[in-house]
This record gives sequence, structure tokens and C-alpha cells, in this order.
Amino acid sequence: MSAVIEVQNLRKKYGDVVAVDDVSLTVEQGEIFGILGPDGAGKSTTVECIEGLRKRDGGTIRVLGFDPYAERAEITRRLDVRLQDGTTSDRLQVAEALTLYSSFYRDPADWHVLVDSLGLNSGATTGSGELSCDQKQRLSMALALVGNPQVAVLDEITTGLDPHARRETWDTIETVRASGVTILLVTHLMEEAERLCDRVALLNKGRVAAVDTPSGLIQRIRDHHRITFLPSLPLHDDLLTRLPGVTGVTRKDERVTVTATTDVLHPVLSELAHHGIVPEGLRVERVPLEDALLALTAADPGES
Ligand SMILES: Nc1ncnc2c1ncn2[C@@H]1O[C@H](COP(=O)(O)OP(=O)(O)OP(=O)(O)O)[C@@H](O)[C@H]1O
Repeated sequence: MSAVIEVQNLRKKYGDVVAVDDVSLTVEQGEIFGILGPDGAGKSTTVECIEGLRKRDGGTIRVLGFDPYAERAEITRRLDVRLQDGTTSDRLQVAEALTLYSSFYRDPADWHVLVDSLGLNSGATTGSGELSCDQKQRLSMALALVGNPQVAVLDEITTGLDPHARRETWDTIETVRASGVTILLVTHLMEEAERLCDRVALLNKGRVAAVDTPSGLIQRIRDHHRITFLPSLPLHDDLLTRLPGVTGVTRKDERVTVTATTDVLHPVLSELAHHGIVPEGLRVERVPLEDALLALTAADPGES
């Protein structure tokens, strides 16, 4: 794999506000790379600098070997054109909008094929303003892809979609990646990051708190093993807290949750059996990505 996006020590200020303090990350060819983080972490500023839309104050950025700000023309030909709400006249029909966008490029994709693969056929003669929310997202995607980009930057693309339309958009994003496009995805949705991203960068206060696969981030949490059950008999916590690896036993509505640094399923089950306790409704749970991110952002940026 080769690096498509390389960011080194990126810094960007707005007046006195340091939006991005020191961000370094590398996105490899063909990856779906997520950028996650709390509000104001610097996600949008980072991707806008990567797209060449904002001038950075420090650091270096290379996208496909080009400086996105200084060599904007080179980047525009290789990066998708992002469609913000209202950029296309609502009166343009889908087919008209795609024909117009195709004319911006020397070597555009065949938009008829895009319309087919994105399931926009039924709406080709519909005015953009009359499309449903998910059809608008499909059009947005088609307009972004008509220039045959090598890299697509998707910033909160599924925000505001209902769950069904969101899942369809995820399928589309996977189809786009399968065609060889490298994708940089900014999202607030943990489910989206887990479903789509090969790796994610967790930003916090303008810095990178961690870069890893979604499951790698979860494994960074010390207590990432969890078992829950309803004990058939009263249970003393110390039966379980004394087992190696167990870090805590909590209860909610009689249901017991055991947290541990390692897989403690077998020792917990044998301890319960030894005391004649049946663990009803036993579940082995994964720590949600959201909990992992909260724990990682609670640590000082750069320390995790
Ligand atoms: N145009 C601007 N002028 C002044 N400050 C800005 C501007 N854009 C962003 N900021 C500030 O820079 C910081 C980072 O903002 P940015 O939008 O990059 O973060 P974000 O992680 O994308 O946040 P969100 O998830 O809320 O969109 C925030 O403190 C924000 O208030």
C-alpha cells in the first residue's frame, strides 16, 4: 500500500483560536479512513486543509504527492467536488446536474453508469429540489464521483438521514471504495465508523489522541472485556473480584456486570458453578466504540 494523504504537524488558527494544533496522519491507498472526535476537535478544519480549501499555518500536507493548497488545480482534478446543500439549483433535473458537472472535467465518468449503480434511475428527470433526502445524498455522491476522483472526502454525509437511508448510503460508500477510491470520512456516528472504517484518527483539542482500527481503539481500554448475567442466587462481589483480571463488578436491576482486562469467561463460570449459581441471560459484551473514545479523549491528547 502507498500513502495517498500524508499530513505532518498540521497547524491552523482562526485569529486567536487554535483549531488544529499538531495533527499528523497518513491515509493509505484504498482505505476508508475515519476522522472522529468531539465537537470542536478540529475535524472539519483538518479535512478542509487536506482539500486545499484552507491555508494552513504550519506543517506539511501531501495529497497524491501534491500540496493541496499550493497546487489546488492538480488536487481538484483528483479529489471529489463536494456538494454542499444549495450548490446545485433545485430546478436542475438530476440528468441536467450530472451533465453540467461532467462538463467540468477533462475525463469524466459516464454518469449513466453512476446513476445506475447508485440507484438514481427513477429520479433522472426529477428536479433536484424534489428528491427525497436519501435520493439527494445519492445525487450528491454521483456529482462527487462524476470526475473520477482518486480520493473522496465525505464530511458528515449521513447526518440527517433516517436509519434506512443511512444504511443504503453506507452500501454506496463501500461500492465506491471497491472501485478503488480512497475515502476520508468525517463522522459523529460510532456505528458508521465501526461499519465502514479500516482505521480512524481520534482528534481531541486539535491533536491526534489515537490512530487505530475501531477494534484496536476498543482494545486500548483497560477494561474492555465485559460479561453480564442475572445470578440465580444472591452473589457476593468478592467471589468474582478476586479472580485475576477482573477489575470490577457492578449491578443494575439485579443484573451483574463483570469488567476485566482479559477474557475471564471460564473462571467466572466455574466460580459461579462452584457456588451453585446459574448465570441466567449470560452475555459477553464488547465495550462500545463510543465508550472507548470517551476514555481516550479524557486522557491528555497525545498521551494515549
Ligand atoms: N471559521 C472559523 N472561525 C473561527 N473559529 C472557527 C472557525 N471554524 C472553526 N472554528 C473553531 O475551530 C475549532 C475547531 O473547529 P472544527 O469545525 O474544525 O471542529 P470539528 O471537530 O469539525 O467540530 P464539529 O464536530 O462541531 O463540526 C472550534 O473551536 C471552532 O469553534
